[in-house]
Amino acid sequence: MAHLTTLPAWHALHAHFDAVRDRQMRQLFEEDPSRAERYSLSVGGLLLDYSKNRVDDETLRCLFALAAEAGVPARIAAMFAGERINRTEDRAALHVALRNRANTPVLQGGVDVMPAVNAVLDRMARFAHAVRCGDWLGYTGQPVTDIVNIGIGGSDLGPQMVCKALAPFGHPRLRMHFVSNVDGEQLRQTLDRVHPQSTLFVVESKTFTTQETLTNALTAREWFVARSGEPAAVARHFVAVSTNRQAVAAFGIDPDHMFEFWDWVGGRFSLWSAIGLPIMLYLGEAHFAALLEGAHRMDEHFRHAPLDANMPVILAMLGVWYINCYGGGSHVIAPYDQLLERFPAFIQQLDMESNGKSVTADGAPVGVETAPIIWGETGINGQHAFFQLLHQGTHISPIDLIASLRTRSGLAGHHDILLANLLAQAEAFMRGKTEAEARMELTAQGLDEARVAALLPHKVFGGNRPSNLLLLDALTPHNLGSLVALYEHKIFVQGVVWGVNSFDQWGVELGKQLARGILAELRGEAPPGGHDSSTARLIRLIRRVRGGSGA
Ligand SMILES: O=P(O)(O)OC[C@H]1O[C@](O)(CO)[C@@H](O)[C@@H]1O
Repeated sequence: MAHLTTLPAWHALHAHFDAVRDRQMRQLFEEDPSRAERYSLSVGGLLLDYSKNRVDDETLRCLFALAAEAGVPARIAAMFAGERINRTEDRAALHVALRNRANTPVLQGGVDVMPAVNAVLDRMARFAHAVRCGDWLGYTGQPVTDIVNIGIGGSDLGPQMVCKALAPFGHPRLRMHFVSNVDGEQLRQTLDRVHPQSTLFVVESKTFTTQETLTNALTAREWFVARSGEPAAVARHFVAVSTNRQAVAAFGIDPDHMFEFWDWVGGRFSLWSAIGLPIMLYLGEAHFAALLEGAHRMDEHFRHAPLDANMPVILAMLGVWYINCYGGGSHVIAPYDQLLERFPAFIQQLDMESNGKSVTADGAPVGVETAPIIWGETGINGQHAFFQLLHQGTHISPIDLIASLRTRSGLAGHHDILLANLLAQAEAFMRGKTEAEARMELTAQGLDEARVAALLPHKVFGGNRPSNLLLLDALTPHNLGSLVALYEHKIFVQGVVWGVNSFDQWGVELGKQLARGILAELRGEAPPGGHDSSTARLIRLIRRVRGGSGA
């Protein structure tokens, strides 16, 4: 594939950018009364309004031409066809097969994966049903009341985000807990809240080699055996989700109590697989199926819609516009929905672990900016914390404002306030406040001219700050499935444009490798060596304070 910067569409885009970079969105809205209608799109229960971006028809034409020249349609087809597009790991990226509700064959090495996908879904459903209806009993004959998920990264963030988002659909007897941090504080606090006789531990790890997860799982098992006095009961209280059957058996969980998935499912794309077991336990089979169906709805749209009417492609190319033309290296995720509290953290891993790369899939320097820094918080809390920077700071940071049109809280008055704030922020980001408008306001307050002049620079809002509005009919399993798939595909498209492999994550390895050596040194099992003077000094300090015991 030709390097991005050699493509004619790349040059056309930058030539266009030079001509329009200072265009004001206010003016674009004034010039075109149909702008909001033309720059909006619905897929199932999701509406995207992208009219408050610094783009016009020509910008979009240039962006879609770039997507076409970068080979986006062919790469979409390759992903759905199960080609080994994750080249550095020599694997397919087939999370779309996990929610292929049409059940059409998806081939891997000549074998259709769908029978295996469906078989695992069936096993998950049988197990979830037994736990939910109280047939699955603990060692004293009690039904499960607490489920503790032990996993990290993709084996934590997806299930946790979905369980929190869809809590109104959760089983009333089940309390969900998520332990990811190897800091013993999180596990200790969780174990303090649960009882061994009615707790089910779900140990989730694609590789089953992740130090944090295995450490937490071992400690949980020790706690369980010490409290219950029933080592044999581990089988009824611990299940595993992994691709690594041998490691699960070596850990001491019966492979009969393991739910499997496959190396062609990336960790951050895995909530649709058996990694979604906590979701199915909490929400039940039908809601889990609706989640998959919502994702499948977005998959079908992504696969078949033309580039210029394709929601993930539109979001991706708007991102490329800001990152590669305006140099905006940050992107905010702001859900106006308490239930989506963990959504920014989930998208952070999805995006930054996928596209935080500086070489192309061929190993050549990528030469352009890639993944933005993803950050965020529930929108309404963000307003009272960091929105100051978004409105008047020196960075340009596009923001996705996400909300549901209907609430389940039963407090409609609260929801009105939430939505009013959402719309107000989007309008404020776009319009800003001119000097003339600010002057008029200050004068109307009866301030003298000296005070007006002193305050004026602080009261002006430059505006012209981009936002996307994503509105869900309601936060249902189906719509959440569509929303997550939307971001997965957006990120994939950006990866294709930049020429990076969105499905590997070699950048996490160096720290893990060094930590193994340092751990042995901290515990006094190996002499400190080969470090820079700062690291060596700190190892000595920690050993001195803790007596070199690791205690
Ligand atoms: O599911 P596993 O194998 O324990 O990995 C957990 C997470 O760790 C990572 O490999 C990063 O270290 C993520 O990609 C992954 O989601």
